[in-house]
Amino acid sequence: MSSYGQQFKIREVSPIVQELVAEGVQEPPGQYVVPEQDRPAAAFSEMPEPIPVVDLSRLSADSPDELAKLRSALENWDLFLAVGHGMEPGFLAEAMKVMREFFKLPLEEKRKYSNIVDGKKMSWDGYGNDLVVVENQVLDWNDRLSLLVEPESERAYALWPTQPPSFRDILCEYTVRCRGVANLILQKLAKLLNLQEEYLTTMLGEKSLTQATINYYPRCPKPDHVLGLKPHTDSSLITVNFVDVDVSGLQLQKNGIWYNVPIVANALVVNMGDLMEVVSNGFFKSLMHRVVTNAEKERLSLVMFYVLDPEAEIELVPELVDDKRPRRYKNMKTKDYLAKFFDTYATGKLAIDSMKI
Ligand SMILES: O=C(O)CCC(=O)C(=O)O
Ligand SMILES: [Fe+2]
Repeated sequence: MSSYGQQFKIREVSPIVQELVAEGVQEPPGQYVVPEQDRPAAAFSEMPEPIPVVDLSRLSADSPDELAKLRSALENWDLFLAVGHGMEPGFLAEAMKVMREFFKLPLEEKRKYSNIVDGKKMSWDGYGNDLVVVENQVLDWNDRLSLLVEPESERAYALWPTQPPSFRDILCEYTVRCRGVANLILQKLAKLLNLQEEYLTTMLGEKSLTQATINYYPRCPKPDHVLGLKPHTDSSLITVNFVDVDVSGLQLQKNGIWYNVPIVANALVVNMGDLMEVVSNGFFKSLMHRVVTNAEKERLSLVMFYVLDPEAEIELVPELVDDKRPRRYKNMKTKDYLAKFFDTYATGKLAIDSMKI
């Protein structure tokens, strides 16, 4: 088995949340109920200042103001909103429509693409939901379809839906266009680190893994008792997320406070992941975030995780280590980190903590 198709042992297969909702549950089943102190209702606050919206077309033309905005966004929030990315609103709306149609298919159809292998293991790729790894795990109110899109040679097409018919084409097009966006962002991040512009794009080479995940959060009759996704950081260098225009849900944590990430129409939400924190020796921080649900509307997000080559070591940039700023993270192979991520996510712990020196 190639290291791209990693599989992980699971305890049990959790129910598809969309089915629970279709059956008309009024109370989320116990497995989904978050302990009182971690519930979302007590939490969210107004942002003390807006999150910078960075215009990528200006960034690409080397605007110093735009670069300063990017720097400030990452220093304060570990995330920014990106406009001027060149993907037309019509294209993005079409992509979301097609992705949403997949979730509207009958369960038997979607199950053809299940991420469960032999009832005991789960692969990153495929349709399913939260992975049950430990006893008494609190489950996410979320179903998802996750597919490796790069390297192209590693795609498991058997798990790519054939319905709706335009699914494949649109995901392929989104992959190419989003890769262009990611490369531009990585060039400018390298600049902020005083590295050559191509440093990070070279690091994210041909063998690097890109995972597309379409998250589907059904309505929840008791949104204050569950989480769409529990608090986590991403197992990526960077994550590029396109969210529903009219349903909020993504929240970020800063200094112990949860804030709603605002929605800006047709903007991409870009955040730093664990691998970027490690590679940059902590100059950039991996974003702590979670997703809340609501009683009225389902929500969809289309997320691209830019990960490194699974077989390669996660290489901390030597130029970012010196006497004043010693090395903060241990060496680890990307695939070992990913295996760790899988286990720790389920328990609400952070994989990156095990790499800190
Ligand atoms: O749904 C969202 O907006 C965020 C999704 C997310 O954090 C993830 O898939 O890791
Ligand atoms: Fe995430």
